[in-house]
Amino acid sequence: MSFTEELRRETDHVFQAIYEHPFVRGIAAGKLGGGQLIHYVKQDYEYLNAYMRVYGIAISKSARREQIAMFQEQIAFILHREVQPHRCFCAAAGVDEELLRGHPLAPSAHHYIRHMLTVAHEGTLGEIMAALLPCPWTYLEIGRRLLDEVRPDSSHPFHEWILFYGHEAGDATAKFRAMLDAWAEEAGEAERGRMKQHFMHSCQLEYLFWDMAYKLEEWPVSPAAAAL
Ligand SMILES: Cc1ncc(CN)c(N)n1
Repeated sequence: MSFTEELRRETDHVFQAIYEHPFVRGIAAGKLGGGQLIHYVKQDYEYLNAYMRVYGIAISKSARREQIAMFQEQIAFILHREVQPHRCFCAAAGVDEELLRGHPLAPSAHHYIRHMLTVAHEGTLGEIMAALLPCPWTYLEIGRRLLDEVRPDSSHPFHEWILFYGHEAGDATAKFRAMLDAWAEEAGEAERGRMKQHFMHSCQLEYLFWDMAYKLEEWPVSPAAAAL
């Protein structure tokens, strides 16, 4: 069994919980509140900005050109392609996407971003890959399973979102997995242990991110209270 197969097997319960999360069920049913969609897009815009910064740090730790090229391609993918799923949610919520940029992070988005940045600054390239992999992998599985379960046509409000992740997250997942498996072959026991920890932590944070959007999570004490 490869290292990433092992990771996938040990986090199966988290992948399953994500698929059963009410936000993902809402995508399947085509029923989510406008506020939930807007909260998701506001937070995800900032999340993806941070994700690209982590790629930048990964590039600074890359010894080989193929690694640099892979990270650079993934940055281009986020900038030019991954705007589509946000547009799909914004269309369903009836809001202009540009109004959803530059908002403060909610606690769970903050937690997830800090986790990735800490690993990026302190870890090896293998550890960074392990912390990043649940992002494309969990969405690929959500997309593929929804394609199968819902078989959405163009009348489904989240048809484009499902198609996008069902098809387009496959490439990044396959490349990340190949790179991580190769890295794990060379890594020692202690580093493999840290890689596993980071992967599991990111899977849990993927769940929390959905939960944050579904529950419209905010900081417990409103920042506006300080101004009163
Ligand atoms: C939080 C989160 N995780 C994953 C993805 C898919 N790239 C995303 N857009 N946002």
